Amino acid sequence: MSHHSAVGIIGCGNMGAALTENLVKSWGADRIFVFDNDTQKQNALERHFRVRGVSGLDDLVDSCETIIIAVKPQDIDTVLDVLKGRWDKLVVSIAAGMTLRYLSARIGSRVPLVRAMPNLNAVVGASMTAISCNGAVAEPQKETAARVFESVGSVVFIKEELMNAFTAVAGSGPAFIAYLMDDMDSETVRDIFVKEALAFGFDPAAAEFIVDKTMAGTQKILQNFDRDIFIKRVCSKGGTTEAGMEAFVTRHKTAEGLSEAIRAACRRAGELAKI
Ligand SMILES: NC(=O)C1=CN([C@@H]2O[C@H](COP(=O)(O)OP(=O)(O)OC[C@H]3O[C@@H](n4cnc5c(N)ncnc54)[C@H](OP(=O)(O)O)[C@@H]3O)[C@@H](O)[C@H]2O)C=CC1
Ligand SMILES: O=C(O)[C@@H]1CCC=N1
Repeated sequence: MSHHSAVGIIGCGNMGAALTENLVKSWGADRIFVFDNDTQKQNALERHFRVRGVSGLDDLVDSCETIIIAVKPQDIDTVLDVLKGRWDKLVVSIAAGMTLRYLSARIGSRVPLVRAMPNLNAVVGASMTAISCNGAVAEPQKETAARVFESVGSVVFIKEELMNAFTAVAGSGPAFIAYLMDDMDSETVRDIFVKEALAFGFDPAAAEFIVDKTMAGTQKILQNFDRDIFIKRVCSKGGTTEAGMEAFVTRHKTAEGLSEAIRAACRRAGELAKI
């Protein structure tokens, strides 16, 4: 029997599946519950990783102490409705752009709420994840959130105002790194990412840590993963990475193109907050 509390993952798409695939190793399959509207995606995770499937959102919420929302920002409201007033739970949203303020307003400010941004390198235990919490999150719950994401890689706590920037650099960043891998040397790529992270307001130590972990994780996953499929999976439909990748269409694989990709991804995160 695992000593971990039960974690429920809502949404078994690119990121929900990536989290499940590696979290299962340290957390224990019997403590992970999954739900997706698309039963095929949910069933695939149940089959491959022996995690527990449930038949609806209410079932998942009742079965778990910690609930990770891994649906697209555009789909989040239905999920938030089920979590309204559930101050007995720890709610973790990984949706790009969705602010603690918005989420708290929908589910109630007393509900312990974490905004987190992992990346797809979680599949190989090499995610770089940032975490921000609302005022209702108690110290042990912060530790739980950190342990969940430490199970799939590295974790930093950041101020929420840096979350959209983090999303561009570390959430979408793996797609940009993969896209440029064969055409730009990695020192140049690193320098541009660090420069943009500093411009967003990260201090130098944090900027370098986040960029180095993101680059190392992407290099690790690409050893055994098709590059184009990987890029596609980082690109959530209508999300920050898609917006960033568009920059390369006009600016091509240049330093200027990468800077603009990172900035466009950050801008898109800001737009998603208003959907
Ligand atoms: N992809 C990535 O690298 C990263 C993504 N994220 C964030 O993770 C979230 C998910 O992104 P991603 O995995 O790419 O998206 P996907 O579309 O691949 O996965 C989301 C899944 O959630 C399902 N879904 C939609 N509504 C519900 C609902 N009410 N209940 C249960 N399941 C539902 C979707 O089904 P259907 O397709 O039928 O709508 C889909 O299977 C986004 O908010 C994104 O910002 C964060 C970090 C990195
Ligand atoms: O493209 C997106 O919107 C998500 C968030 C970060 C990576 N993928």
